[in-house]
Amino acid sequence: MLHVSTRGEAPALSFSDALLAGLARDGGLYVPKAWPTLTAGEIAGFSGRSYADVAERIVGALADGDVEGSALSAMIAEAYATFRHPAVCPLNQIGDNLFVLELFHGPTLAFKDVAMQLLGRLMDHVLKLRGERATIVGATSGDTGGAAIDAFKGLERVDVFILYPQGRVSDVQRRQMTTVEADNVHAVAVEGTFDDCQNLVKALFNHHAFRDEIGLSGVNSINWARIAAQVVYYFTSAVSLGAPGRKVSFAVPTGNFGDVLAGYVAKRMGLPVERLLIGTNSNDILARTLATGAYEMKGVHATTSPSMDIQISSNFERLLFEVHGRDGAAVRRLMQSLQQSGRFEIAAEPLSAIRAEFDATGIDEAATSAEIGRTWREAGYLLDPHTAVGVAAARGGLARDPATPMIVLGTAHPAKFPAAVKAASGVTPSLPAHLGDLVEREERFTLLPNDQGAVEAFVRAKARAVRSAAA
Ligand SMILES: Cc1ncc(COP(=O)(O)O)c(C=O)c1O
Ligand SMILES: N[C@@H](CCOP(=O)(O)O)C(=O)O
Repeated sequence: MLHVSTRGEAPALSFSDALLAGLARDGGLYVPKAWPTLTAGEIAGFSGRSYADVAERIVGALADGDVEGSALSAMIAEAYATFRHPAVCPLNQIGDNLFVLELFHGPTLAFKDVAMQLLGRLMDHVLKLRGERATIVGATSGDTGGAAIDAFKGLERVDVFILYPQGRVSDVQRRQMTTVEADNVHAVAVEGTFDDCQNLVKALFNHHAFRDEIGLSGVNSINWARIAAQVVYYFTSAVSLGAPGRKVSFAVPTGNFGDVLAGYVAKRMGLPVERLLIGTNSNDILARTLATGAYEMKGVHATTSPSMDIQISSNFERLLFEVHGRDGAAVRRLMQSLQQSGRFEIAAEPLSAIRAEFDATGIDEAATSAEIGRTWREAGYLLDPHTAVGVAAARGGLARDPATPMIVLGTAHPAKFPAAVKAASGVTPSLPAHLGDLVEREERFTLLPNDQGAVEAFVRAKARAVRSAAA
């Protein structure tokens, strides 16, 4: 199956080509030309199957034969063997019809591991088959960077550069990026916000000469394969609560809109989902957009859920493409307006199509902290601040529809954010044993200005150094 760009002006690509391309050459994001669908019988058949089995079916349907079946099975088995829980992504009940889907049992304690452990293996596999190398440049507000570094460290065919906003990630998140000893990994602190880092990455992709020279690839959720891998846990969790015979709703702490978009994709593939709830922190651009129809940037605030301190919510573009009837020209107009004036307006029809599937709630800092305290007192369950945003949004959804089970995506382990968790609950969460000595490990990083030329010069120099050392 081919993949098309949301801006309609880039060549259509296979799954493997889209995997290596990252961002489309017209600045858009790749999506499959058509959504594969599963029958209710097939979905029911997932009951009692392992996470890896379901992943084989879902990722297999999305890759549509482009990755050889036995190789895909082996990569999936290896990727999910790195998780510390036998269920990979277990469900935990914390209230009446209220569940947390724990996505943080992977190596770096964040939901990013679920996709990234597979992405690393997929990219390595495709590059080996083609005899090619790639240079990955990614942006992180805290979790993507650590997960990517863990998944790609030591791979011979890939150099990885992760841009993070200096001083705006938690200590644990920073150390997970800066203490890994591998020559192909480079942690880069940027003097700016996450949006600046993400803009730099997109600018590098849009500089075609540079992109081709270094074989640029991406690991952010602009890369379609990231979303494809995240669709799986919507199926496993819904089926464990009775789908397809029973509908469920999902509440998703949201920043770059990748995780909640994966829920939308699951629904398009046939999973009976009632509502998708977007929970934002005080960087509430998506909640304002759903309320007013105007996507309007107002400046980013630092919060206790730093991974969601985002204003340019990249994957929203994929949803805009769908609700505009897959009209690339319409998406281009909206994105041009965003670039020129920091805002765009969604017309009545596409807006009502969005509202037909999604609700959105902004949860401020006080409510986030109150939710951590409440869930600890009432359920004896410790939430990280991002998941707490999701739980607080979920309670609103349950008040409107108490009969439908609500699954909150638990996106990070509380020990990644000990200060906020302790302040809210009085409990200091501890890191799992494999990260017990994280604070003693030596840090290595490079500080760069928020400047495309400086980043390109650094990447060019380091990527070449690694290549010539490997040659
Ligand atoms: C812990 C955590 N929760 C939620 C999010 C938001 O996810 P998304 O950017 O896919 O909306 C992120 C960052 O992506 C995160 O790291
Ligand atoms: N919250 C993310 C930001 C990047 O999002 P991505 O899903 O597009 O990689 C992070 O923690 O880095």
